[in-house]
Amino acid sequence: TELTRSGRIHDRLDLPLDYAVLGQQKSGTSTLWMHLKSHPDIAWVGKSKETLWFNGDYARTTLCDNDLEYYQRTIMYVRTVHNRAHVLVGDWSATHLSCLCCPLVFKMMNPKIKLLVVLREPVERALSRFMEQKVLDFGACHKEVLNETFASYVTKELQQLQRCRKMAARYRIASQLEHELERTTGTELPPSSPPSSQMLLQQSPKYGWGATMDLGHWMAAQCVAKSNIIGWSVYDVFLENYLAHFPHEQVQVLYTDDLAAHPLGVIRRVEAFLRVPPGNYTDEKLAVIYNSRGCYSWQCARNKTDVQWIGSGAFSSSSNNSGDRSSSSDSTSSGGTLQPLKSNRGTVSDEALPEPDQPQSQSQHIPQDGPNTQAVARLRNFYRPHMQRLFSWADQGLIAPPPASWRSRYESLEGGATD
Ligand SMILES: Nc1ncnc2c1ncn2[C@@H]1O[C@H](COP(=O)(O)OS(=O)(=O)O)[C@@H](OP(=O)(O)O)[C@H]1O
Repeated sequence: TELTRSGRIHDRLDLPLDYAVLGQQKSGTSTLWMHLKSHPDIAWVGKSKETLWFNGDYARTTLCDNDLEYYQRTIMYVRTVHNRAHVLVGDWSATHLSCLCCPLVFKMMNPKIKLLVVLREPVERALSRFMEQKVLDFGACHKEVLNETFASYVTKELQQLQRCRKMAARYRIASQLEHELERTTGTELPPSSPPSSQMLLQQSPKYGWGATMDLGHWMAAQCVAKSNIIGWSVYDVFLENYLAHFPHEQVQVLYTDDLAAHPLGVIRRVEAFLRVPPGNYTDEKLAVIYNSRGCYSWQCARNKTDVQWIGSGAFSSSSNNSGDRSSSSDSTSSGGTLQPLKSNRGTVSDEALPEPDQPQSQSQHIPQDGPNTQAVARLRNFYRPHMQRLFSWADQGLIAPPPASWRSRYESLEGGATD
């Protein structure tokens, strides 16, 4: 029996999940996990980093009704191994941010759950996933990108997204009502004036799956949820879904740029958010990056100075893509040997990945040519209105302020809305 931080006395091991790191995929969650798993009060469900329990990487249906008894037993097992009821147990599946039904899953599991999201510059994230899927022959999107250049893939995928969203727009509630009125009254209504983009920008997040989301918004959200490489960088849609279900105080947004520049600062923010005391991290450990390009495994370690950063900024300025990232600390794993949480969907796991600590060939290269520069410019235009919604939520105090460089890149109104 012990006194928990919330002041309740209990000796229960059958408590629900305390926190979830939702993703986004390719945003540095492996590095954050490797750092934080040394903290004595922080634990995670499953043997390795991700359970992929409610959503796999791509093109599979979500599994929001996946078996809970096994999941809860695994959490209980983690608490038993740690031998302390108050250890915080979290799920680190970077696929859950894009899982449309997952906010409800987590809310039903634990309405007080704490949610963490790591966001990376959207074009960089898309490039990173594209490059990874090119070389991982078991990757969920490998076949999709195998014979594509980045530029040809962007062209194809943006067309597909546009087509998908056009279809979805027919199903927005407003148009449904108008259609119904026209049908029943036999009169043609003047076209209603759509809300201005300024009005849309100032709106708080409101569309939540299973609650306030109408069919049209659901279909539009599926368009990006089904597009793992390009669509999963449309952060506002996924974040809105979570913010519609949870008070913003329960959602902590972090940024890869900050993790790169000030890893200890980001870790302290996570500790404060989870309400655990500060852990000990060494500068040496904090200078290690995991799961970077050519070193694809959640536990594959490289020193920061050896990482070839993918920077979309490289396409518009000089070809120096080492970035302006600086360093800073972590310690050893305290994970022990947890029982594996078996995934029933055959998604990527460390078992399927190359041996950790064995960087693979670094031969992938992104030519800084015209087509790639154009593809990056088109992607920025595509993401711009979505990024502006993030800025607006940051201005409303709902999420942490994004990096200044994102504002200068995406704040201007050039390019306009895409849907
Ligand atoms: N600290 C820090 N700063 C900047 N960037 C970082 C950092 N840590 C990881 N990374 C980059 O994030 C990419 C891996 O992300 P994830 O670990 O979330 O990938 S995964 O979703 O688990 O597959 C991977 O990107 P690419 O190198 O472009 O593949 C990592 O290099």
